[in-house]
Order: sequence, then structure tokens, then C-alpha cells
Amino acid sequence: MPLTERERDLLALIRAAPLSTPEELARRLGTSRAAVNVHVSSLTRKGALLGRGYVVAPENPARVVVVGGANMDVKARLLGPAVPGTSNPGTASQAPGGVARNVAENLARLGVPAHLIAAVGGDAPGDLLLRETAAAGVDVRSVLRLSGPTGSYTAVLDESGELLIAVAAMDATDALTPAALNDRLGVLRGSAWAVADGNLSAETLTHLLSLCTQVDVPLVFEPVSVPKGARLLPALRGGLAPHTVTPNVAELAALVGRDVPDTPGDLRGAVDELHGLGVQAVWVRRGERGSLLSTGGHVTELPALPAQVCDVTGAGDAMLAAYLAALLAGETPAEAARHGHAAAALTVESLHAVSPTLTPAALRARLQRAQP
Ligand SMILES: Nc1ncnc2c1ncn2[C@@H]1O[C@H](COP(=O)(O)OP(=O)(O)OP(=O)(O)O)[C@@H](O)[C@H]1O
Ligand SMILES: O=c1[nH]cc([C@@H]2O[C@H](CO)[C@@H](O)[C@H]2O)c(=O)[nH]1
Repeated sequence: MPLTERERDLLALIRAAPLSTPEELARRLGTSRAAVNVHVSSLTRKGALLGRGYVVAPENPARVVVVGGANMDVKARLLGPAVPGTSNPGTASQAPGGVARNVAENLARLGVPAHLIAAVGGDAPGDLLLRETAAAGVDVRSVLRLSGPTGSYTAVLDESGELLIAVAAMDATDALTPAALNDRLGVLRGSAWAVADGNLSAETLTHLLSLCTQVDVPLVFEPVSVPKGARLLPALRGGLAPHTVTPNVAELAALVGRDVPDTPGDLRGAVDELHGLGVQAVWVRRGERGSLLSTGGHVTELPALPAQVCDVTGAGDAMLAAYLAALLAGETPAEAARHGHAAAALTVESLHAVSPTLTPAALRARLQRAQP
């Protein structure tokens, strides 16, 4: 949408002096504070300013906006067999996690400008999470700070790395309401892709889909887990479809409302149902069996790459980020999916949700190693 002359003048002033108060801007523009507020709202709607603040939007068409969960992940790994009722020896570590946050960090690690829309508490884990995510290169200016606690995901793994028990406490994501998204419409507009995870409420997800349709930004939906992933159903029934859906087999079954055996034929049948509802691409994760990518007329089966598995948490998030990074670099969907599997291989080898070893060079090396 084109800017008015007055809006262009205001934008130039904000660019030159980003810390100006509304009063200063009004004085320099020779207008009232109320008029400045009206122009700022309009500039935000048109995508020239980000969020509510006077932040000039980067003119970067490659930006990906990621909306959903941000948690602190706490992992404990036993050194021997679990004995209930006693203190078991083990190792423990803590690192930022959350599906949307992980996708955003993986994108940034791969050189794609990533903007996170999530919610964290005003507590120390919230401070740490924001600091580390920003340090990894993610734009965190749209993250909501709440008075309550930051979401957490606490998992205990046995000595071989199998998950024994997990506790997810992620209420902060409830603060991502339709109104919170409206306030951040400027960030969405002009982005190359949006990503939403299944932690969003059905109402917020449906609203995000309608905003994406309005501003013509394709949305990838990452369902996260079976009951939560089914939050896409009201939108699908209402005729709003994401561009791409990336379920695992159980999540795919929940989306089509029936059992789906993990065979290529059965998967194709279920995937076609999603295409029939307007979804253009479906990428089904099959754990160590790899994945099946369907872009309507074209179906590709991809193998997982060999890996020394330590902890699979976050592998799906890395896969999605590397896929989008490769699409943005001009790769075909099938080749981009191969990049996704290389990123997943690096991630399953780390105890953290995002592999500290993921870089464009490490990804290229993993892809080359996998060349037949
Ligand atoms: N045991 C394994 N060996 C090798 N690669 C694996 C293994 N498990 C997962 N992967 C890799 O990670 C990718 C994603 O894992 P999976 O399909 O289990 O997704 P997921 O169920 O969403 O996992 P998560 O929720 O932990 O991200 C796989 O497609 C594969 O490339
Ligand atoms: O049930 C869940 N387990 C794990 C997570 C989060 O997923 C991330 C990995 O995809 C992980 O970092 C955790 O915070 C979640 O949102 N729900």
C-alpha cells in the first residue's frame, strides 16, 4: 500500500532519530501529537513500522515471521536404570526451546532474517531466553513480556536417550491473542513466509490465517502434538488453509480424523485429503524412516540421514527451518527437504533443542557426506 506524503515525512524523521518521542515528532512535523499517532498507526498497518513502537521495518523480503511457543527446556538424563522414589544420578542442562523459538533460531543460524512472535514471563528464565535468542540473531522485538512465568518443558531421558517423562507448562502462549497479532501486523506484512506452531489457540491460529491471506503471506503450520495440532481443524472447516502443513504421522491422522498407517500409500491418501481442503504442500515426518513431501501433483519420499542419535527433541523444528532457508535460496521443494533432513541429523546428535553446531557450512558438509 503506498504511503502518503505526510507518512513518508514522518518515516524519514523516525529513521533519522528513532528514539524521538511523539511530542518531538509532532513538533518537527508541525502537527499535533494526535495526528502523529494516527500516522504511526497507518504506517504500522502498511508494514513500514514494526509493532507499536517507532521501529522502521527492515526492507528485507526474505524475512520469516514465526509465531508460537517459547520455553525454557530442562533436560535430565539418567546415568543408570531409573529407581522410583530415590535420587537418581544423572546429568542435567537447561536451554531455550519452544517450537516457534527453535524454528526462528535455526533460521537465524542459517542466515535467514527471523522475527519471533511469542510470549515469555517477566522472570529470570524469560530474561535468559530473550537474551540468548537475540544473541543467536533472532529479532525478538515483538515478543510479549508477561507478569506470569515463562513456559517450560522439562524432560527426563533414560541412559539411552529415550524419553521417560516430560512435563510441559506453557500457559504463556495463551497471551498470543488475535488482538496481539493485530498489533504486530506490520511485521507480518512484507515477510516472505510465516510459520505458526500448534501451541496457538484455534482462535488465534484462524485469525493468523486470515491475516496472512489479507497480506498475501504464505503460512506453514507445524502441528506440534496431536491434541494441539487439531486446532487447525476449525480454520480448515472454515475454508482457510495454510500453504504448507508439516505433521508427523500421528498429527496427520488427527488432521484427517482417522487412523493413518505409516505406509507411503496410506500417507498419500491422507495427504490428498489436505490438498482437497486447499493445502498446497504437505510434508510428513516419519522419524528414522525419513519423510514424504507432497506438493499436489508431485510426491517425493526422502530418507533420514545417518546420525548418532542423542535426543530427537527439536529435529522437526530444524527440518522446517532448513527447508524454508533452502526454498528462499531458490532450491526446489524436494532439494529443500533434503536440506531439512541434514539439519535434523545435526539436531538429533545434540541434547539441546537447537544444535549448537548448525551453520550453513555444517549443513553443506552433512549434505555432501550423504551424497550417494
Ligand atoms: N532415530 C533417528 N535416526 C535418524 N534420524 C532421525 C531419528 N529420529 C528422527 N530423525 C530425524 O529427525 C527428523 C524429525 O524427526 P521426527 O520425524 O521424529 O519428527 P517429530 O516427531 O516432530 O520430532 P520432534 O517433535 O522431536 O521434533 C526425521 O525426519 C529424521 O530426519
Ligand atoms: O509437548 C511438547 N513437547 C515439547 C515442546 C517444545 O517443543 C520443542 C521441540 O519441538 C521443545 O524445545 C519444547 O520446548 C512442546 O511445545 N510441546
